[in-house]
Formats: sequence, C-alpha cells, structure tokens
Amino acid sequence: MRISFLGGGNMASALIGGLIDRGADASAIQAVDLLPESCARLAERFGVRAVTAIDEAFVDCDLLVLSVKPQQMREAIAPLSGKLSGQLVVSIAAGLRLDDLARWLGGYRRLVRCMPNTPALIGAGVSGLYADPSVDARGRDAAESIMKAVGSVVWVEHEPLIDAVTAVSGSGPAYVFHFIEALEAGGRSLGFDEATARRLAIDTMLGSARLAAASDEPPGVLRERVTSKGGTTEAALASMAQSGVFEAIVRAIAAAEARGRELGDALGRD
Ligand SMILES: NC(=O)C1=CN([C@@H]2O[C@H](COP(=O)(O)OP(=O)(O)OC[C@H]3O[C@@H](n4cnc5c(N)ncnc54)[C@H](O)[C@@H]3O)[C@@H](O)[C@H]2O)C=CC1
Ligand SMILES: O=C(O)[C@@H]1CCC=N1
Repeated sequence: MRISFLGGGNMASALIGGLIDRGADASAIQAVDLLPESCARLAERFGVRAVTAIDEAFVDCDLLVLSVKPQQMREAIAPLSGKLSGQLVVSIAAGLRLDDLARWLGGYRRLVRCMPNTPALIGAGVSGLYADPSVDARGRDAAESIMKAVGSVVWVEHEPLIDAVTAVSGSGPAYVFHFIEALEAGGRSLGFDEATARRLAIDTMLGSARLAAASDEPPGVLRERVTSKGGTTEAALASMAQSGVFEAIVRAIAAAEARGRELGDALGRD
C-alpha cells in the first residue's frame, strides 16, 4: 500500500517509524511538510520521500494520512480539493469532523477519522477509528491494517466517540508520562539520583501495565493485592484520595474531550 502523510511532525513520525520498523517499505511511504528541516529529518531518519509541497506523486497513493494540526488543516488540504479519486483519506486531527473535512475537500467522502497515539513509534500504540458510512469494507480494512501494524485498534460506532478516544488514549501517553515524572520526583525527593529514580519510575509503570494486560483481574483487584492493611501503600493511597487524584484525572479526561468538541465546533464553522 502506498501511503502519503500530509504533515510530518510528531505523530506522523511515530506512525512512519512504527510502520518501517514493522517491515513497511520506505519507498512506499512519502510525506509533505512545509518545513524543509522536517522533510530532511524524515528523509534521513526513515529513508522516505519528503517534500515541501503537494505534487502528483504525493497524491498518487492508496492511503493519505492528514497529520497536520487541526488549526492548519483547512489550508493544508485546500490543494487536494478536486484532485482525489479513490484514495482513502485518514485524518488523525483532534476534533475535526468528517463533514467539515469533506466540505474542504470539495465533497470527497472516502474518509476515516482516526485517533492514534505516539507509542505507535514502538508498535505499542492504540487507535480509535470511525469511517464515513460511505466507506466500503475494503476501505475500512485498509485503515485498520495500517493502524494494526503499529498497535491495537478500536472501532467506534458514532463519530463523537472519537473525541472520547482522543481524551483517553490519544492524549493518554501525556498523562502517563506525567505520572512517571511525579514518581521520579518523589524518588528524587527521597534521595535517589535522577537515573535511579527514573529507572524505578519507568519500570514500575511498565511492569504494572504489563501485569494489568496479562491478568484476568481488573486493575482495582491488582491494586488491592499491593495494598496491605495498615501498610505503606494504604498510606499513599489515602494521601492520594485526600488530594482527589482519581477524580482529578477523570475531570482532566472530560476536559480533553470537551476541548476536542470545541475545536471541532470552532474550526468547522469556517
Ligand atoms: N502528538 C500526538 O500525540 C497526537 C497528535 N494527533 C494529531 O496529529 C496531528 C499532528 O500533531 P503533531 O504531529 O503533534 O503536530 P506537529 O506540529 O508535530 O506536526 C504537524 C506538522 O505539519 C506541518 N505543517 C503545517 N502546515 C502544513 C501544511 N500546510 N502542509 C504541510 N505540512 C504542514 C508542520 O510543519 C508540522 O511539522 C494533529 O492534528 C493532532 O491532533 C493525534 C494523536 C496523537
Ligand atoms: O494534544 C492534542 O491535541 C493531540 C491530540 C491527542 C494528542 N495530542
């Protein structure tokens, strides 16, 4: 499958890197990015063709990933209006709705909305997908197979649920990195050097996530198994409860979802 990326920033790099590491042919992947330095980085890092403007070779693909920022999208895809014929277009932009993308593309509706996340770079991503009802099974399979190459895939039944996927797993790695930062800071404050505190923090996240993935028990049961009555974990969890950590995270996810809808409303009005 020939894949073109419009926008070669963080998320496109994670997807391209993940695809190539998993055996995709670099010559079947290309990118357009306004910045010459981004193009040079993509070409050097992944051996893909990367140019600063949309040309015929770029449009001549099977799957076109729209990977610019939501605020950059309308301008970025304007040159594609009227030029598409059969390519499956997959937008990974937060918030932007298929109706608005279709309008900006001159009525083109072979569209899928996808919300990946950056662990795709190491083949450990998770993506939510929603296809325009006009997309056939072949199109859905194509989108799914690309995203499955870099992680797991969840289809959602209604487009607004993509904003919910964005809030949980699209933005989610940032929450997890933040938690690692806090674990590391806690370790540092108790006297560990940076490298040791980071090792303890990262390996704890990694091991716990792997255990949760491997276990038939829900995370709450695994948590209880760590928490001895009158012990150290209980003291820590009581402190977290007093600070409202759990509710704060649930509220943060709601804020991310609301921001996605707000972006869709504001940018779709244009
Ligand atoms: N970073 C993340 O973790 C995730 C990002 N996304 C979505 O992916 C999209 C890209 O996000 P990032 O990669 O983080 O942003 P980024 O800023 O790293 O990448 C965007 C790239 O698009 C380029 N660009 C801007 N206007 C352009 C144009 N007219 N033509 C060609 N290239 C243009 C920029 O030079 C930049 O390199 C966003 O829509 C975001 O919502 C989705 C899931 C996760
Ligand atoms: O922060 C953002 O808007 C994008 C979407 C999900 C992750 N990064």
